[in-house]
Amino acid sequence: MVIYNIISAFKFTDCLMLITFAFLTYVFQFYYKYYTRPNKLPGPIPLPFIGCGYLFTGNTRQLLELLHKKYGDICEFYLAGSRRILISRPEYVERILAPTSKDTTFLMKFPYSEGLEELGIAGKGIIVNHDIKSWKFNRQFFNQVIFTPNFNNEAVKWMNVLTQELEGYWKSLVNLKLPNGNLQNDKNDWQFEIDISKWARSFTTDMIVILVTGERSYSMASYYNVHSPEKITLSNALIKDSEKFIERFTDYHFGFSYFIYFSSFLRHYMPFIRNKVKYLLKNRDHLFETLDLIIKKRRKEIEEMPVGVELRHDMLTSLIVTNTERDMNNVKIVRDDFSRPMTDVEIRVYYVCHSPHVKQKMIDEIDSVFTPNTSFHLKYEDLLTLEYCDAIINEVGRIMPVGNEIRRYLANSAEVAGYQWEAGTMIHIHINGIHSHKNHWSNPEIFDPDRFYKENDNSEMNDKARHKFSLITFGGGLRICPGRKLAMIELLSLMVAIFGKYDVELVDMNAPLNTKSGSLTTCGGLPVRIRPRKLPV
Ligand code: HEM
Repeated sequence: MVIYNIISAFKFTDCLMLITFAFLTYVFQFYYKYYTRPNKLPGPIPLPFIGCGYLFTGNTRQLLELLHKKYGDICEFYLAGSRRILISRPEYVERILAPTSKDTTFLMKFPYSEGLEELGIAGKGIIVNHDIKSWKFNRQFFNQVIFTPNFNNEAVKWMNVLTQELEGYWKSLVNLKLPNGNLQNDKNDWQFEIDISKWARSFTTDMIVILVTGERSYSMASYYNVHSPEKITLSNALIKDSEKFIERFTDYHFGFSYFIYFSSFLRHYMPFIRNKVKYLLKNRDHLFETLDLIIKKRRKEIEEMPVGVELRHDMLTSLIVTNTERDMNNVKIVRDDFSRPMTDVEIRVYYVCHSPHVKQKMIDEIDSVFTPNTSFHLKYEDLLTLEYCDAIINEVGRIMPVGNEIRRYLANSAEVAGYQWEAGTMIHIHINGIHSHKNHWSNPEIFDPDRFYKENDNSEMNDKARHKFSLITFGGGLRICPGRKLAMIELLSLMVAIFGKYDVELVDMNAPLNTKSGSLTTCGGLPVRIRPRKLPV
C-alpha cells in the first residue's frame, strides 16, 4: 500500500528527474572508473554505452590502423563494455606468443560468454573454446590428424582433382562464348574475364569440405551454373545445395560477433539486432543438422566396413576412429570449427600482377619445376621446392594479412610490455601493425618478396635475421594456426595451376584492392583476364 502510494504520487517530471539522475550516476561512475584505471595508456576517450564504437565504421583493419597511427605501439580502446589493450610491436608480444605448456596465462582467447553459450559453442571446439582442458584435448586430436603425411598427400591429391575441375569449368565457359562454340579450334587463342576471388573462394570451400568431412561439395559447380546456360546437375544426398551450404558457413562465421559484442538484452529486444540474431540461430541449426548428418553417415560407413579395408584420410574419419563412443563430442570439432579456414589466393594475384618482375621470377620458378605446356601433376615434394613462390606467400601475408588481430584473454595477472595487468585483461595483437613496424621492416609499405627469399644475400630480413615475432601471419605460441601447412599447400598449388598455365592480368590496373574487413580481411572481388600461356615451341 505504501509503495502504491509512493508510485501514484509520482508525476511525469519526477520520472524524468529519476531517469536523469540514474543516467548521470551511470556517467559519473563510468568516467570515475575510466580516470582512475591502472596503467593509463593513450587512446580515444570512450563514451558511455558505446565506448569507442563511434570510431568503428565496420572495417576492423582500418580501426586498428587508425588507433596504432594515432596512439602508438601500445594503446587502449573500449568496445563492447571492455577495456582492450592494442599492441603493435614484436618485442611486446614475446611473452604472450612464446610456446609454453606449463603456464596457461596466455592460452585463452575469449572469456566464457553467455552469448557463445546461446550460440552453442561455449567450451566447445578449438577456436573460441574458453575451457583450456577441453581446448587442449581437441587441439591435440586436430594436430594429430592434420600433421600426418597421409593428410598432406590427401590434400595434394584433391588439389589435382579440383584444379582440373576448375580448368574444365573455365574452358567450358569459354567454349560457350566462342562464336563457333568449339574451343579445340581456338585452343590457345582465347581470353576470358573472370572474378578470380569468387572462383578462388569456391575452390577453397570445395577443398576444405572434402578434406574435413570426406564429402564432396560443389561450390565451383554452383558458381559455374550461375554463368552457364547449360547447367550441371549434381546428385549429392548430403550437401544438396552447395552455394547455400557455403553461405551458411559464412553467415555462421561472421555472425558470431553478434554473440560476443551484444548483451543478451540487446540480442533479444533491440530491433534490427533481434531479427539478425533469430536468423543466425536458425542458420546454425540448419548447418549443424547437415554436419551431424554427415558425421552419422560416416560413422555408419566405418562400422559396416569389412576389416582390412583401408580407411579414407579425411579429418572426420580420423576423428571418429580415434574417439571412443564416450568421446563422441570431440568429433564435433569438425562441426564447431569448420568455418575458420580461409586462404586468400586472390590477394596474391593482385600483388603479383602489380609487380611484373615478381611475376616473371615466379613463372620462371614454376616452369623450372613443372614442365610448361604439359598437363602436369602436382606433387607435395615438388611444391616444397618452390622457394620464391613461398616468399611471395609470406610477403603477401605480411603486407595484407588475412587476420587483423590475435586475441588473448589473461587468465592470470601478468606483465606485458612493461606494465602489470590484472587477470581478465583483453589483449589484441595488431598483426598489421607488427608487420609494418619501421624498426623491423625496411620500406614496409613496399611489396618485396625478396625479403623472404633465401637466395637473396642482401636481405637483412631473412628468417634468421629478423625478430621472431615480426611475422605473425599464423599467430604464435600453442595457439598458432594448425592449418598453416595445409594453407601453404593450397596457396602454392593454386599459384602453380593458375600462373603455370595462364597469362593473368588485372582488368583494371588502377583499381585499388577491394577488401572487406571484419574479424578477417577478405577480398570483395577481383576481375582478371586470363588466356592460355603462349610458350616458345
Ligand atoms: C592463409 C590461411 C590462414 C591464415 C592466415 C590463418 C591464420 C590464423 C591465425 C592468425 C590464427 C590465430 C592464431 C593465434 O591465436 O595465435 C589461426 C587459428 C586457427 N586456424 Fe588458421 N589460418 C589460415 C588457414 C587455416 C586453415 C586452412 C585451417 C584448417 C585446416 C585453419 C585452422 C585454424 C584453427 C583451428 C585455429 C584455432 C587454433 C587455436 O585456437 O588453437 N587455419 N589461423
